[in-house]
Amino acid sequence: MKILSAKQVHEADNFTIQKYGITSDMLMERAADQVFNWIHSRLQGNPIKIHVFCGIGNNGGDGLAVARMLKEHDYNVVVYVVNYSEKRSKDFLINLDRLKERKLWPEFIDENLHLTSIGKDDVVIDAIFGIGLNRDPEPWVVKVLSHINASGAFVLSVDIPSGLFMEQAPSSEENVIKADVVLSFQTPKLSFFLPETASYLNHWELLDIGLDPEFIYNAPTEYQYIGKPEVAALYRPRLKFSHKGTYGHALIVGGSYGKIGAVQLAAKATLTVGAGLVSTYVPACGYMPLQTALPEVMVITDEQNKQISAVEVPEKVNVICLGMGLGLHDDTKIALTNFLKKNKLPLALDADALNLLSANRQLLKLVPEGSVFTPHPKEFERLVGTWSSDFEKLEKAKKFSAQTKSVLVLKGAHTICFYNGVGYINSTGNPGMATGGSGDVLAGMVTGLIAQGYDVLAASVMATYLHGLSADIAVTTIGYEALTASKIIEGIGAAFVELFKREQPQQQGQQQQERAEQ
Ligand SMILES: NC(=O)C1=CN([C@@H]2O[C@H](COP(=O)(O)OP(=O)(O)OC[C@H]3O[C@@H](n4cnc5c(N)ncnc54)[C@H](OP(=O)(O)O)[C@@H]3O)[C@@H](O)[C@H]2O)[C@@H](O)CC1
Ligand SMILES: Nc1ncnc2c1ncn2[C@@H]1O[C@H](COP(=O)(O)OP(=O)(O)O)[C@@H](O)[C@H]1O
Ligand SMILES: [K+]
Repeated sequence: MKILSAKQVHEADNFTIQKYGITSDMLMERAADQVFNWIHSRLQGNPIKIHVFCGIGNNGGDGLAVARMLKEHDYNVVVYVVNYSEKRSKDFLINLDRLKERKLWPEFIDENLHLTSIGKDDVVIDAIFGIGLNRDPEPWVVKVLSHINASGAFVLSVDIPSGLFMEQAPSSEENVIKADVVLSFQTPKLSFFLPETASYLNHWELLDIGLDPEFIYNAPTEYQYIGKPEVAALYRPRLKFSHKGTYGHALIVGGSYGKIGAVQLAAKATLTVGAGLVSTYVPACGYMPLQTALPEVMVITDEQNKQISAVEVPEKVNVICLGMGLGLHDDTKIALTNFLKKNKLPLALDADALNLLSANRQLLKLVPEGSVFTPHPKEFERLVGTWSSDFEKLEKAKKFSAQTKSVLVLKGAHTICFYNGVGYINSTGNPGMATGGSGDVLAGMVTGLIAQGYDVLAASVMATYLHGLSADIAVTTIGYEALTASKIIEGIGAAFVELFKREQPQQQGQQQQERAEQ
C-alpha cells in the first residue's frame, strides 16, 4: 500500500473531485460519515460525554461534521473550535453552519484560554490539526493539546494526532496529541512507523474515503506499507518437477568460539524458507555442534579453531551470507578482505560483517552491487554515523542503499527495506522478537530466498514480512516473553500457509455479537 505525502493527498482529493464530479464538501462528508460509523458501532448510543475539538481547516471541518452526526444520533456532544487562525477553510465554514442549524453551538477557544474540564471517562475527538500542519503550534494551542493529554480521556484523532507532522519530527513532545486511536484517511502516514513519532499513537486504522484508485496507483511514492497482498504477489510457487538444485545453494559464513549458535539459527532459517542446499563455513570448533544440530546442513571448517581466518566457497553456491557470530578478530578481518577481493556473488551482510566494514570502510567498495545489508540501528549508526531524527535516519538509509546499489534492511519494530529510492515498511512483528538471535534468523531467511531465485528486494521484503508474521502467529499461543529465535524458525511454515489463507467471511450475527462485546 502506498504512503502518500500531504501534497499527494491533496492532489488525490482534487483529482477525485474532478473525475467523479463531486464537491470537496461531499468528500468531507464521506470522511466524517466513516468516522461516525466507527464510533457509533462501538458506542451504540452510550450517553458518555464526547468532547469534539476542531481546528479551522479541513481537519476541523471533519470534526464539525462528525459532531453533527453524533448529535443527530442523540449523543452527549460538546464542540470546541480552537481558533488558531482567521483563515477558515470553505468546508469548515459550511460545516459550522450545518452544526448551528442543528442548534449545536461550539465554544470558541482562543489565547484567553477558557478550558472546560474533561473527565477521564469521557471521549475526546481530536480534529484540531490534520495533514495541513506546517509549523509548530503556538504556545496557547500547545496548552489546549496538553489539557487533552492530561485528561486521561480516551482520545480518538481524526486522520493524524494533532501536532504530528507527516514527515518531520515535532520539536517538543508536548506539541502533539497522544491518541489512543487514529482513524486515518485512505493512506497511512509515514510518521506512524518511526520510533520517535509512532509513540504518539497507540493504534491506527484506515478509512477508505474513495480517493481515485487510478491516481493512487500512478502516484510515485517514496514509501510503501507492506502487507499480505504485496507479499503474496511476490511468492514463487515450487515446481512439480523441481529438485534440490532448482532452489539454490546458500553458504553461511560466520561463527566464532561461543557463537556457533548464531550460524545454526541462520542456516536453519535458510533451509526452512526453502533453499535447496545449505553449507556453512565456520571455525573448527563449530564442526560438531553444527553437524549434531542440523543434519541437513553441510559444514566446512576453517583451519583455526576459534575464529575464521579464510573463506572457502564450495562450488555452485549462488549466495553467501556473512557475519553472524563472526567476531572482530584480526584473522577474520583479513579473511573478509581477501574474500571480498575475489568474490562476485551477491552477499547478505549481517552483524560482525557490518561491524568489520564500518571499521574498515575501504572494504565497502568491494561489496558487489545487488547485495543486502541487514543492520540493526546501532550497526547502521556505525556504518553511516549518527542522525538527529528518525527522518534523517531514513534519508541516510536511502543514500546508503543508493551508494552501494544494494538493499538496506534497516531493522526495528517496523523494519524498512530500502532499494532504488523507495522504502518498504514492514507491517508484521512484535516486541517478543526483541531477543538474541532473531536477527540471525532474518539474515538466514533473506539468504534462503535469494538462493531460490528471488531478486534481492523481493527476498528482503518477503523475508522481513514472514519473519514478523511467524512471530505474530507464535505469540498468540506462547505470549511475548517465551518467544525465542528458534521459535521464529519453527513458525516459518505457518507464516507461509497464512500468506495464502483467505479471510473467512463473517456471519452478520457474529459481527453484531463481536461489536456488542467491544
Ligand atoms: N483526502 C483526504 O485525506 C481528506 C482529508 N480531509 C481532511 O482534511 C485535512 C487537511 O486539511 P487542511 O489542508 O485544511 O489542513 P489542517 O490540518 O486542517 O490545517 C489547517 C490549516 O492550518 C494552518 N496551519 C498549519 N499549521 C499551523 C499551526 N501550527 N498553527 C496555526 N495554523 C496552522 C494551515 O494553513 P496556513 O496558515 O499555513 O495557510 C493549514 O492549512 C486532513 O487531515 C483530513 O482531516 C477530509 O476533510 C477530506 C478528504
Ligand atoms: N519491538 C520489536 N517489534 C518488532 N520486531 C522487533 C522488535 N524488536 C526486534 N525486532 C526484530 O527482531 C530482529 C532483531 O535483530 P537483531 O537486533 O539483529 O538481533 P540479534 O543480533 O540478536 O540477532 C529484527 O528483525 C527486528 O526487526
Ligand atoms: K487530528
